[in-house]
Amino acid sequence: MDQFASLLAPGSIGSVHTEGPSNSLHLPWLTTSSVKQYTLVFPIITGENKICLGLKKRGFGVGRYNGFGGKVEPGETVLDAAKRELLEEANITAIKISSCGRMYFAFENSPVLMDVHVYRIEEWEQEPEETEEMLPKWHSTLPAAQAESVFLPSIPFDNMWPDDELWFPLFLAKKSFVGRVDFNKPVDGEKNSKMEDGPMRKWWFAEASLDSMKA
Ligand SMILES: Nc1[nH]c(=O)nc2c1ncn2[C@H]1C[C@H](O)[C@@H](COP(=O)(O)OP(=O)(O)OP(=O)(O)O)O1
Repeated sequence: MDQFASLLAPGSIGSVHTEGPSNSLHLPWLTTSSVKQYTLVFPIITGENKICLGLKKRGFGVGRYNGFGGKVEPGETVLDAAKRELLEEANITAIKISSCGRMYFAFENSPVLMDVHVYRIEEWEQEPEETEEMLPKWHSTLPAAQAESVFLPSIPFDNMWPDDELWFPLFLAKKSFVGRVDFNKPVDGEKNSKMEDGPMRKWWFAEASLDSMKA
């Protein structure tokens, strides 16, 4: 039995923001046998409508823009892992950091459910710097036409994980959110394809209090 069954039903937590695609709602969620904790942190300057995204230079999700984060190490709290990864990947030290989302990702043919804790930071020390793993770049949270006027690129959803476009509206509106995305394996015949290249099989995201998610 999937020990994460309570997360399988959209609407079990909070009010559903999006679920889909409509032609796959009947498909079962993927079954997983273990869960691994991850962090994902986004530096944001709210008053200036700016967000720092990092271009992943290696490993899982290479070539995509994302927040900064990674696996929680044994013996570490999730918050400590979030701060450590931020320092390792962007060379900044978090001062004001807050929890804002929890997302679960499953991949066809992988037994592991990724449990990703999402944070925003609004105060930090040092400026984001390129590291071995990430190339940080500031983006505007405004729509493209307005972003141009402040000489920043808008959020590059075409060059991010496909699910980001689904939950970013909640994240940018400072609403806490919970959700799950299952990915099918990559389409047959694609050369050198990796697990993370597969298309989204089904998903849901809800606006929800993270207190209901303490685990
Ligand atoms: N579908 C998805 N959408 C998204 O926005 N972020 C995702 C995602 N799937 C995974 N992530 C994030 C979570 C986490 O921050 C990161 C994956 O972590 P990594 O594999 O880079 O971990 P580590 O930095 O610990 O890895 P190594 O140092 O290479 O072992 O990708």
